[in-house]
Parts: sequence; structure tokens; C-alpha cells
Amino acid sequence: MEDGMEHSSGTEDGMSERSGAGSRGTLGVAVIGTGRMGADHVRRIDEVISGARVAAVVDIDAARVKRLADGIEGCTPYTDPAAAMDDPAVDAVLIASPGPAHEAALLEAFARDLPVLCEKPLTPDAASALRVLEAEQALGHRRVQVGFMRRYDADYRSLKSLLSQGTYGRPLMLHNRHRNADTPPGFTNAMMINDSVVHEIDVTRWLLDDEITAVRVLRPAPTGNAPEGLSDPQLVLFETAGGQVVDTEIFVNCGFGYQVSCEAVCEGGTARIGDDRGVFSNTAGRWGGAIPPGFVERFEDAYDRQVQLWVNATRRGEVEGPSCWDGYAAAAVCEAGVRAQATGERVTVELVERPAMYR
Ligand SMILES: NC(=O)c1ccc[n+]([C@@H]2O[C@H](COP(=O)([O-])OP(=O)(O)OC[C@H]3O[C@@H](n4cnc5c(N)ncnc54)[C@H](O)[C@@H]3O)[C@@H](O)[C@H]2O)c1
Ligand SMILES: O[C@H]1[C@H](O)[C@@H](O)[C@H](O)[C@@H](O)[C@H]1O
Repeated sequence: MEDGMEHSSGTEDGMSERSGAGSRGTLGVAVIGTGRMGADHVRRIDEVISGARVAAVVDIDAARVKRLADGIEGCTPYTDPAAAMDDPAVDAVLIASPGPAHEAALLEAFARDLPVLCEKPLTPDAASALRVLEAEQALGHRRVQVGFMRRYDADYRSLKSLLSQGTYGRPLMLHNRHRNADTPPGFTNAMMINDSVVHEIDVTRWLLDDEITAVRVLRPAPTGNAPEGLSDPQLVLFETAGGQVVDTEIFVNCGFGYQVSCEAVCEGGTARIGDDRGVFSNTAGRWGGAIPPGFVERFEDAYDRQVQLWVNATRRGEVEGPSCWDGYAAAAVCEAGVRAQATGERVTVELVERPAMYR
């Protein structure tokens, strides 16, 4: 299989510099944060991914990591990320703690020159993302792949290749829809941008190969299904440096399931992904298909491919995929988006000059 997803012992090529990794032939991963996403990555590395194993699990919830580690051979539980990274069985780190905890874990990984797959967002604001970007530059080489997993989804990859090949001519606009059935407790207006729209920020930059320069947010009358204080849905508008306009409907309490779609409007036609997944049926005077309940089901293949390609690249001693620059640029757009949301104004995005390491 192209991405090396089948179970096999794999070949031994260029592992991380941590002693012992090469001779074991399998990448020992510490998963930091074992909640919804981290526990799913633990299962994925344990059951799906080839060439890697879960060497350590880390969470501030000691009982949780003990339970998880008990079910995995050779896996040690930790409550302190730094202690896990000092474990000689750990060659690489997957960060799946909440966004505000990412910076500290990233800096600990840099201090040990360990490769990292960091769940989105890189960090929750532009200043901390810039500190991470500068710390990685100080190492002199890339260490981080950011978990913008939509870049690994088959539909998004098809759309990207249509746009790159110019099949429909120059792209003029993107129309995105991003709907979640409901939100976890404590979900805020800022999280609608930082946690949810951050995916559209990344796919916009990636699909159009351009930076986002300004953001506006419109807030229609909210649904009665949203928790008190949450302005849901919202319409987020981006302008790009090349003059394209991108709209994103973010609706995180739509109630009926998980839907993500993207339509590119180009000079010579349009291309749309995300509407037609799975079995299409006709029965009892109705037609239609199923809507996945959540992101885990919708993007399962993308998460698998993202982690497998990270493991493959890491074992070759390389770093691929979304970079700290992508994480920083997304954080800067998010920050502008949160300001635009609060003020109703058009807010411009300020970026530092792109360092040579990320060109
Ligand atoms: N790519 C995606 O589609 C996707 C989907 C969901 C979540 N995420 C991202 O994954 C990350 C985790 O989200 P989640 O939904 O799993 O959150 P969660 O709240 O379910 O889990 C977070 C876990 O981290 C632990 N934790 C908190 N602080 C910690 C620290 N300092 N060190 C170690 N562990 C700590 C918590 O105890 C909890 O078990 C976030 O960055 C989130 O944005 C990505
Ligand atoms: O953290 C999650 C995750 O990133 C999902 O992919 C997204 O659809 C949700 O809106 C967000 O809350």
C-alpha cells in the first residue's frame, strides 16, 4: 500500500537520533494527552499503524493513563510530559493535550530534539506560535508536523490536485460548510474560530497556496439548540493576498450530524467535495444516505494516513506535512478572526516575514 498502512515489521531506515531507536526498528511514541483525540491516536498507533508502537502515555489524569498503559505491552504511564520524553524507549512525541498546553510540550521536545506530531492548533495564539516557530528555527531543522489532517483526506487531496493542475482554471472563491452535531461543555465563541474554523483556515491556505490577509465574521440570529452565550451559526469571510474571497459557515450545534464540504469556484468551472459519502439509497418514497455522527468517523482515514506518513517520514529521519509556519499563520488568522467576531469589523492579518527554513 502506497502509505505503508499494512501491518509489517517495516524496514529500518534513518530513525530519530535517540539511541536504541534504530536497533529496535519500531518508533517508540509518547502520546501526550489521552482524552477524546489522544485515546483515539493511542488505539490507532497500537492497532493500525505499522512501524510504531505506544511506548508511553501521558496525562494529568493519573488513573486514566494507568488504565490505558495496562492494556498495551511495554507502555509506561506518566503524568509529566518531560519525564516521558526522558524515557529511553521514547523516540517521538504525539501531542494531543488541549491547545494551551502545546507550547510547553513542544519546547520540551525541542530540548531533546525529538520529532513531534502536534494536534491542531499548534498553539492558541500568534505570539506563542511565533515563540515555537523561533525555537524550532534555533534547532536549525524542522521537527514538527502539525495535525491539520484534512490535508490527508482523499476528497481534499483530489480537490487540491484539480486546483494545482489548473483543471478548472484560476480559483476565484471557496465556499466551505463546517457543521458539528453539538459541542462539548464549555465551548465558546472564540473556540468556534480557534478549534473549528482553524481547519478551514488551513485548507484555504493549502488549496489556494496563498496567505489569508483579512477576516470578517457575521453572526446571524443563533439557533435555540446552542448553549447560552454561543453565537451559533456564524459566517466567516477571508480575503487572500491574491484577491480571492472564501466564506465558511460554521454551525457547531446543527443537531443532525457532522458535515464538512468545500466548493471551489474557478474561472472554468466549479468542483465540490464532501456531499456524497457512503451508500446512496432509495426506500419507502425517500432517497438519501447517512451523515456521519462526528469527525472521528468522517476523517478516520485521514487521521490514519496522517499518522502513518508521520511515522514513515520520522523513521527516514525526515519531517513532512504542515509545518510550524502553517501553525503560526493559522494562529495569526484565528487571532484576527476572534477580534473580527467580537467587533464586527474587518480585521487584517499581520504575519512576520516567512523564514527561509519554511519556504
Ligand atoms: N484534528 C481534529 O480533528 C481534532 C479533533 C479533536 C481534537 N483535536 C485536538 O486535539 C487536542 C485534544 O483535544 P481533545 O478533544 O482530545 O481534548 P480532551 O479534553 O478530550 O482531552 C485532553 C486530555 O489532555 C489531558 N491534559 C490536559 N492538560 C494536560 C497536560 N498539560 N499534559 C498532559 N495532558 C493534559 C486532559 O486530562 C485530557 O485527558 C486539541 O488540541 C484539539 O484541538 C483535533
Ligand atoms: O476540535 C474539533 C475538531 O477539530 C473537529 O475536526 C472540528 O470539526 C470541531 O469543530 C472541533 O471542535
